[in-house]
Amino acid sequence: MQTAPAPVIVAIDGPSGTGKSSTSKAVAAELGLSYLDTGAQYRAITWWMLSNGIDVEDPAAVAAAAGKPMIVSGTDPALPTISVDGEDASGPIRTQEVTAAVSAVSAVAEVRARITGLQRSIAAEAAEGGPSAEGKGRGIVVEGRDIGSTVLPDADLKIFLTASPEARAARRSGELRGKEGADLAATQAALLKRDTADSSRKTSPLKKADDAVEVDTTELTLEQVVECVVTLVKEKQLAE
Ligand SMILES: Nc1ncnc2c1ncn2[C@@H]1O[C@H](COP(=O)(O)OP(=O)(O)OP(=O)(O)O)[C@@H](O)[C@H]1O
Ligand SMILES: Nc1ccn([C@H]2C[C@H](O)[C@@H](COP(=O)(O)O)O2)c(=O)n1
Repeated sequence: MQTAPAPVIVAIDGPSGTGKSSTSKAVAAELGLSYLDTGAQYRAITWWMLSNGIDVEDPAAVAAAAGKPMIVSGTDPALPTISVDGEDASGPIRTQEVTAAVSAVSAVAEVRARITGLQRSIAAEAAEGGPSAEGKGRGIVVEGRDIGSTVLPDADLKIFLTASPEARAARRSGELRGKEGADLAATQAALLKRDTADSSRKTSPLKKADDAVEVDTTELTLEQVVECVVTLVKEKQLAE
């Protein structure tokens, strides 16, 4: 009789626009795993700060408010959700205003401690088949900037996605076409600025874990990246 593979925890990190969300969702859907977008959680707390008149450039004010909003993430890769104090935040967290403020908010140690705790409990539930685990105990794909290096250092598989700034800007501009922020040069400058802020902060910066597998997606289609990651997960499961 065939036994079900042991739950697997996959960490996918990398700079903006390298394909973390698209890849993670597709891998989780194909393997029947849960999916967690940790960037959405940092965006959600940033949106709450902006909506509640907190000065996001004042780390002490952000730190004092970090424990207040209740953030809930739905982990079904077919329909990931994010709410703040019971309100659907999936639209507002993608505005330019939130994108411009999220690096400052996510650099505050109290914010990171709060969100990291949330991420660890969601990952543990997904691996144990707890009540909120849509992946029914098979495991989870968690994507972000510091998942392999800090949040889940014991993840079964760590992937670090990269791509050239030009490829990343072209992907983002294609997404934003006709909307505010669609200019290619401006898009590239904005994402490099965010990468610099995210990799240079003191607490838990954007970083490749020593034991992560680096995948340069510049010349790869999304389907090729997904196939590569799915193969790596299956190899891990077979080796267990
Ligand atoms: N290998 C690829 N080839 C071409 N386009 C891609 C590839 N991977 C992702 N994309 C596209 O690039 C855009 C950005 O992808 P995605 O949102 O998954 O990146 P991300 O790393 O999660 O970004 P961020 O960190 O800013 O949230 C999307 O429009 C997506 O469809
Ligand atoms: N693990 C994470 C995930 C995200 N962030 C911060 C830094 C990003 O600029 C921002 C938004 O993430 P995105 O939606 O672009 O993936 O959130 C982080 O610090 N740590």
